[in-house]
Amino acid sequence: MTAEPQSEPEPPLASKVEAHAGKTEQGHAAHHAAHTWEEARQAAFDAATPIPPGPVALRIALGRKLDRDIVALQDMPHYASSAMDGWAVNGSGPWIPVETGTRLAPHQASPIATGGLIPAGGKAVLRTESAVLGQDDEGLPVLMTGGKARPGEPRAGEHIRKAGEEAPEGEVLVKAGVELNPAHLALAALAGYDEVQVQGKPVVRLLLTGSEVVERGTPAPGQVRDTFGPQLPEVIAMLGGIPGGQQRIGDSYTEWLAALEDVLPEVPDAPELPADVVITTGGTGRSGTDHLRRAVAELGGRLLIDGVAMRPGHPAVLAELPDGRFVLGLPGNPLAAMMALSTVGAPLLAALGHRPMPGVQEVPCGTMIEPDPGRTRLMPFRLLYGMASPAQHTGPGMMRGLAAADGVLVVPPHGVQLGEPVPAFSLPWGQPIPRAQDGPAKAKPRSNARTSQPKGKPASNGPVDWSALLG
Ligand SMILES: Nc1nc2c(c(=O)[nH]1)N[C@H]1C(S)=C(S)[C@@H](COP(=O)(O)OP(=O)(O)OC[C@H]3O[C@@H](n4cnc5c(N)ncnc54)[C@H](O)[C@@H]3O)O[C@H]1N2
Ligand code: MOO
Repeated sequence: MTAEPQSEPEPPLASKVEAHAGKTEQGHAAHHAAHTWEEARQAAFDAATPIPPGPVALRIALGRKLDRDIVALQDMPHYASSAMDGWAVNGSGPWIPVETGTRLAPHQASPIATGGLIPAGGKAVLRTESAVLGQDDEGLPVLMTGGKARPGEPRAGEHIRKAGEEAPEGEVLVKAGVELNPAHLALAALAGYDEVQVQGKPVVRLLLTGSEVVERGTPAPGQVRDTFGPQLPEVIAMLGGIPGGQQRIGDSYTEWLAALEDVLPEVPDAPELPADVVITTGGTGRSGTDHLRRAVAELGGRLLIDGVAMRPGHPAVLAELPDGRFVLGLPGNPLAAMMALSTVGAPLLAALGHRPMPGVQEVPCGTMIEPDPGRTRLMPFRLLYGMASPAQHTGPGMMRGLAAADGVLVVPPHGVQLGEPVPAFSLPWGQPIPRAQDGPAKAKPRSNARTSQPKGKPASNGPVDWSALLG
């Protein structure tokens, strides 16, 4: 853990990074230059090769793109069954009841339940409510139609679900290329599949570090409640990854090294799936307890990104280990970590998962933002009347601003003028940012200038009252 600096630390100026393998701050010459925000996104996207298709258990196939047709492995249903509780019968009544499962000769019947296998010789099913069990002249049991039976009931084949009526063997049920929904998975199960062949998707293992981090209760001074455990697995899933379990360690180098060496993901129904990405939290600083770079170097890994000229989140690290796993080092500060995840993690997971680079679009800025030479600022914002206003409570260690945000502004180093379009991205859990032309003013032509003006809305180019956004 690093101490919180008194004032905001100065990140290095933006310039191309030289990817340097095996160099750490501890004991090695420091050569460190940050990627710009745009370069970092592109570098993370370019670093990854899409994961090839493979078989996965149905339980983890939801939302995945099918790579091989799902076909009926046998007739569906694969045997003729009863659609009603009642009697399987052969020929016309009255019938002599025989035991379930025996071959039915003409004028014999046997009890059957809905879904039950039609016995050999069974030609129709007589519903319970259409059947009367009586006795013949000799006192032997005999089955007859009666009760609610319609005339002629049962017709030949009545209430029998024929084999193959949903699909004959070999018929294509779901075509390759389809994104699997829950009903597709049920259909695959119905067809007898345990696994389906789907496009690759990255398995992401979490390594949460910091001996001051506690998982329960109100933290004591010097302790901090873990903000990553409750959100990262879900956010990873939203970004197209498969959460592969999490491990917590303290601040010792040996713990770091062991955890990065031996990371066994825990994916339900897929114990053999290796991790494609390990996301670490904390330890990206350059103090004695910040071990990420040293552990990566000792494992023979290569730093692809070592700092991004942005705020917050500038110490973000992306590395590749010799076994092909990526290590994404998020700073310990909660908001900084989420901004680093959005900048580096989202493009990396998109590329590994066959998806395009996450989009950035423009939104008109509702305030003037001063220049901050050399670094991009990522500012959670709220939308009011189609304009973005930076949220409050967005210190690197805070979550309140992000929790209330509609998206994140990507403020360029030269700042933004009031009303100027500024790049922005939406949150993995949020609504897409409305496009400027989708705004109410353009989508709905005004019929009456007075009624279309919301109460308290400022005049078009006057000062804006953003008080509604506070908090
Ligand atoms: N001398 C300098 N100190 C710091 C610098 C710097 O440039 N020079 N950069 C600051 C910035 S910016 C960041 S971001 C952090 C990066 O810190 P680390 O990645 O090394 O993380 P830690 O030191 O372990 O923790 C930082 C902070 O985050 C809290 N934390 C850690 N894990 C969690 C968690 N699971 N839930 C909530 N909060 C967590 C931790 O307690 C610390 O307060 O370094 C600055 N320092
Ligand atoms: O501001 Mo640090 O970059 O807290 O991320």
